Amino acid sequence: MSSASLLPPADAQPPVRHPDAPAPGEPLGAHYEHCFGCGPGQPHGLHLEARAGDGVSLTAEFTVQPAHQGAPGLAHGGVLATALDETLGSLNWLLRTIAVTGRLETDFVAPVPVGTVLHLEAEVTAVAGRKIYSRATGRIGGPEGPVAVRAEALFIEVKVDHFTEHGREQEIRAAMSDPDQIRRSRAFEVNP
Ligand SMILES: CCCCCCCCCCCCCCCC(=O)SCCNC(=O)CCNC(=O)[C@H](O)C(C)(C)COP(=O)(O)OP(=O)(O)OC[C@H]1O[C@@H](n2cnc3c(N)ncnc32)[C@H](O)[C@@H]1OP(=O)(O)O
Repeated sequence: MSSASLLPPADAQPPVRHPDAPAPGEPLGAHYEHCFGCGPGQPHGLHLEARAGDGVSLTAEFTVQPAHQGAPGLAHGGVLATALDETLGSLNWLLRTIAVTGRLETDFVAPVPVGTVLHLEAEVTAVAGRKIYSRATGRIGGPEGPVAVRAEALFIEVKVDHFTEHGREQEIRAAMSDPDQIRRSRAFEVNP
């Protein structure tokens, strides 16, 4: 059961898919090359690949690697929470909103062995001002397999200043001089 702060308030609205959001089935790509969740430039990262779904929903896959172990042969719970966080965060592409995780509540339902493909699906359930409510599940053994993990989250919309003010200067400078990063950031309607 989720905590009270993850229940949308009475004046919350259904989410609205942005007209320029990627079409259902289209890959979303990485939002930042060095992101631990989705970046291709992170050797031990999750390399999570998400595709747009209908409405404000998506699917994603993540293959558990030996570098992601907690117990022998089993995925670390924090890594599984990262996969859920990344999947939920990717939903904001479909809203064209920049947002960060404020709260993430995770249920670990079944152990996930190394080598497993975690099939994730996520949707935004409601939006109230800057607050975006969402939920996700991760299944094993196939997209219709048993649920191994699930999460509910609250993301908070932020301005690009959130990153430029708080991020370490060398990475911010590199990101701002990388045309690919600028292109990806524009997908969020960010003008760094
Ligand atoms: C060159 C650069 C390119 C950049 C290109 C960017 C690309 C896009 C990258 C995206 C990346 C995603 C990656 C994966 C997702 C992460 O992992 S994001 C990283 C993890 N998250 C963080 O680091 C966030 C850290 N926290 C914070 O910075 C601040 O607490 C926050 C979340 C921005 C909120 O602070 P704030 O803006 O001052 O907002 P605040 O007024 O406190 O709260 C607003 C509302 O939210 C509620 N709220 C806030 N926090 C919570 C909470 N924890 N629980 C419950 N309610 C809460 C408040 O109660 C308030 O509610 P109302 O009063 O409006 O009803």
